Amino acid sequence: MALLNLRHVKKHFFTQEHVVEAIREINFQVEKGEFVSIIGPSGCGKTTVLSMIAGLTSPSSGQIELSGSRVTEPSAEIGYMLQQDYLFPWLTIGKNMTIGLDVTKMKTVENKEYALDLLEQMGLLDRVDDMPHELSGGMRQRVALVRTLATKPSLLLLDEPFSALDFQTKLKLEDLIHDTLKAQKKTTVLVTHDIGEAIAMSDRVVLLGHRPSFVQEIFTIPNELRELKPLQARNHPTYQTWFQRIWKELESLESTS
Ligand SMILES: Nc1ncnc2c1ncn2[C@@H]1O[C@H](COP(=O)(O)OP(=O)(O)OP(=O)(O)O)[C@@H](O)[C@H]1O
Repeated sequence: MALLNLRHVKKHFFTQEHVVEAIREINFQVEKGEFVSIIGPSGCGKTTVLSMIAGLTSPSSGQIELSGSRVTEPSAEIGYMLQQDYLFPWLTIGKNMTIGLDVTKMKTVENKEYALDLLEQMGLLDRVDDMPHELSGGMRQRVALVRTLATKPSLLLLDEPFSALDFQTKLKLEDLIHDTLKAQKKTTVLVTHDIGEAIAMSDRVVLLGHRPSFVQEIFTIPNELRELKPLQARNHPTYQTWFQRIWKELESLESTS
């Protein structure tokens, strides 16, 4: 059984004047341990899909299931990380990283040690007593990831987590996060505008059509790229072929919108 299952998911937004049909119908599954990216034209509904998976907003119809149970509200089972780090400026890195453990009443000695281990993996153990403003954007995103993983969610949702960073920091972070998530066999869904990032980090890439969106195509990334770190994958000859293929598909969607 797939860990995550989206079946006949539709979404309308009701504003005071009109109804916006955001998602016509979406069906896809994510297997345990898989890394799946969602890409598509601007405004096609990528964030809406992620918010529904997170239980922050409900589908108008259809079902989203995690481990066979219907997702109806946010839970510690699902970690959600955004473009902005949302670290609390008045709390130290150590306090920020365990805030999820506090809120979910999971702050055991073992879980605190696990969070510290993660912080060490992110190369930031010596910054545990620093305040967020003392860290760079890339460091802050690493802390945000530690905070998200600290509650040991079975599913990790990433919404453009690297898009506010400079290109070099983004590439380094892609490698670090890819390695961390692979080592933990963490099931992940990433929303990104960056086709290259999707190819370099994912097992599969879901391409959504323009609003009201639907699954246009699902690409399975070949093993020769999946076995590599994202930066190495970006330099592999096969990468360019896949980039062109997905780019053309996205271009054809943009031209019909
Ligand atoms: N709360 C809301 N009320 C009304 N319309 C909404 C609401 N949230 C999203 N929409 C509309 O639904 C569509 C999908 O929005 P969404 O943010 O999910 O797209 P996206 O693919 O993530 O966009 P982008 O690529 O620009 O980040 C857009 O047309 C948006 O205007």
